[in-house]
Amino acid sequence: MAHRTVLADQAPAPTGPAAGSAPGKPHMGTSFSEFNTGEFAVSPQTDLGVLLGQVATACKVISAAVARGPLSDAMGNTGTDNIQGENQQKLDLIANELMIRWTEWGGQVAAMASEEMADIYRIPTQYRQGRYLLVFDPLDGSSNLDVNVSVGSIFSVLERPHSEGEVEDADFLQPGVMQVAAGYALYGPATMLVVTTGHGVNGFTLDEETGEFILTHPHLTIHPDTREFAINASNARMWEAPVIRYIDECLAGVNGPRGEAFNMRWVASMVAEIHRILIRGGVFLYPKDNRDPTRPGKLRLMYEANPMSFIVEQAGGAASTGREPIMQVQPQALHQRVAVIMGSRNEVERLVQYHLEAPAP
Ligand SMILES: O=P(O)(O)OC[C@H]1O[C@](O)(COP(=O)(O)O)[C@@H](O)[C@@H]1O
Ligand SMILES: [Mg+2]
Ligand SMILES: [Mg+2]
Repeated sequence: MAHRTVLADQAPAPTGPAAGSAPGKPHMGTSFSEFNTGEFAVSPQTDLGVLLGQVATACKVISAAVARGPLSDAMGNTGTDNIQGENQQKLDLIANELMIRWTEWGGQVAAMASEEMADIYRIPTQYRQGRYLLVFDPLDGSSNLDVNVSVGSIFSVLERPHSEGEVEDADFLQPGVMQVAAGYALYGPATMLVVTTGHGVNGFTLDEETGEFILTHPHLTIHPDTREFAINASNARMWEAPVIRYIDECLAGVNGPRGEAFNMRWVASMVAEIHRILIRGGVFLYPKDNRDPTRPGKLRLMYEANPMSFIVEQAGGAASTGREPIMQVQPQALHQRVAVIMGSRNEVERLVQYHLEAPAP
């Protein structure tokens, strides 16, 4: 299938539950619990509503732990590495524990996978085994914790492919189009929760007084055009030709082939970058580079790229590896990495076109 075709027809054509349909428009001020119950009142997925409510609670507790960080003994790293060989911050592990504790007992989940756990976590037998698999990045952007810059949590929900027997790693290896829900929490000046279940994207702000997430950003959509890109330019010497061409053209500004000035942002927290893009447009890149030819990118497919792609596409944007839609990638391993280009549709299409035009690497 020609990649270009998928991106060109404005209606991304995932084949799984991520296709979605559109119930009534939620209104400002609705609490997440009310929205959630309303969204799932009639659908057979009431369990999903309950699970998303538990994930929302876990994010509230993680938000409090992050905010209390310097006041508690939770700052700094543990001295241990995760399966990616990255230093684990204390709060990475605290957030991982909190996400498990607040979602394992409700009977909606059968197993979980996380950036901070090498293996899958099967729900202890004293709890009811649910129909969903929860995949998450407990703390995204954790290199920013010590410097008090926004961080977040990212989550993705899949259906368990079979109800009998033990859950295996392979049960998680479903392409992004099979997600039934995805979202992130952003722990910034305000704590926010942004969620999709295939019916568009809605943003909620935590009201610290009531402890409720309140709908403040209904039906988020990404402008198809933008003049703002986000990439870690310190990796420029290692980028592939299509990305070098694209960024050079942006940097050339009004006298360059684009004839327009571009702005750049890099927070080093994917959650903060994607949130900015949902609010004011933009394109986010963590592309493949030749630092390690065996490594297709830095970010992880299952708990960073897929959930963010679901959100971006549901908001009218696009998400690609440069060579194929991210949500069509067939996962081979829980912690596999992938090249990421996502955001305003017309810029992502341009980058895909540059990949098509470039001589094979
Ligand atoms: O430090 P770099 O190379 O700029 O990478 C920043 C990227 O790495 C991440 O921090 C990786 O996420 P984790 O913090 O969850 O490991 C992304 O949030 C961010 O986009
Ligand atoms: Mg991350
Ligand atoms: Mg993380």
